[in-house]
Amino acid sequence: MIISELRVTPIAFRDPPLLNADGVHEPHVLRAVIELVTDGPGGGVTGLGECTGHAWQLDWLELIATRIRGMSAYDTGALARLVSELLAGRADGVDYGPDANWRRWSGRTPGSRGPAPVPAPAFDAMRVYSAIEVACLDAQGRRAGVPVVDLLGGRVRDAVPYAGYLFYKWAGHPGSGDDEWGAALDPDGIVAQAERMVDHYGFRSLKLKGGVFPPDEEIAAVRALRAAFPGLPLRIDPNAAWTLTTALAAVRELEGVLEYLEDPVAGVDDMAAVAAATSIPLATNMCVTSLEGVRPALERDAVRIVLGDHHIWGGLRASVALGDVCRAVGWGLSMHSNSHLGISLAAMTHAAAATPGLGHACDTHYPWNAAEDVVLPGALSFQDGSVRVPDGPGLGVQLDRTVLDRLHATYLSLGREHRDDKAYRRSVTP
Ligand SMILES: O=C([O-])C(=O)C[C@H](O)[C@@H](O)C(=O)[O-]
Ligand SMILES: [Mg+2]
Repeated sequence: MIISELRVTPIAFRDPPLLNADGVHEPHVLRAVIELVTDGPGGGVTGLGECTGHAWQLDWLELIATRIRGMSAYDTGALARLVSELLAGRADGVDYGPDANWRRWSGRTPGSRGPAPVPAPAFDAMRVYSAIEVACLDAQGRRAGVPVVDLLGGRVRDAVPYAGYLFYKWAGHPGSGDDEWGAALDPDGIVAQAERMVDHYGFRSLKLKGGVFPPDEEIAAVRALRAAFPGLPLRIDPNAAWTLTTALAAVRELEGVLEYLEDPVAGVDDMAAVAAATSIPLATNMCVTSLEGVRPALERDAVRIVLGDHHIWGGLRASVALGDVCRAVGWGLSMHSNSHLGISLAAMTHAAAATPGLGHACDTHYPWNAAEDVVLPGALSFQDGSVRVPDGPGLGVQLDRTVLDRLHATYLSLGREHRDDKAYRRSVTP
């Protein structure tokens, strides 16, 4: 399986005005679809991947695309080394060429998107490598005729439980009328949203994205959820928007109500101070985001649960390995998500199905974005809040090229390069 091409297609798909501690989701999510084309005896196969469509990530992927031809799609170790060397700026004679990439995609003039990418830290390398690793594993699975979960050690579960991901939201994007979900700006609105999520998808856990309103209002929403769904595990995630004082007051109110509290405050020291003051387990996708972060958090007893995410932790194999790390240090494991489509949902599901220690329902933004999926319908569906591991070889999903082309055209029409929830919020409420 010799790699002949790495195709990166930036796309943009519709997103409702979901509020968070930064601001509000813009009308479109920027993302990218990766196609790893391979040659081999009897014909090649193409593996799929999906990642964020931030300009910096596209630039790096395009750079790697120029270096990856002729390598083996089985040799993910060599591909990982190539990515880290290129991102660390150690490769000689590299033409970073971001303007060239942007011109090709958009017809824009050079210099319109700022300076060339600077050498990136290991954290970025993990993100870039992850998209390639998923595509390699998809190609390997397609070639061998086995699902990706089998390449990750085999399944420990046939279906992966996901949590209903609740957001405060406006009724619609300004100037566009109300969307199908309507407004959720108070406890009643959040409960109504949860009812709809549970009715449609059967979720058996719920997570509220907090950090939007004064904490008392968000605690009232959690209490309203508790009353409306007495048997369902609940979480709230203010994305470290609370001060230590606020968080210490909040945990007194939330004691006995939550499955876990996600990132109430920023940094290991403040997380440790909150953890010491409550019996509510603290979870994080902000204070432990790589293996280097495990030791400091462990030494301070700052967290009890880590939310992995293959897009951030360096791929599917690294995600399964994170389960072993968590078991070794006595932490629980859950899964983080960001706005995504079906290629990512399939990848998340294969990884979760192969990870024994994953003891909490995974996050997913999929219900918010499923209407414009780039994969053909049929392979992915929710039953009782869980997604069955797709049966087909590889990730088990097929690209819908018509939708891909349409979403790529949308991307080009926007002229946007980054996600900026804060600027969008300020453009509406200065
Ligand atoms: O668990 C988390 O921190 C997230 O899901 C981060 C996301 O960016 C979320 O805040 C969002 O979509 O606004
Ligand atoms: Mg979080």
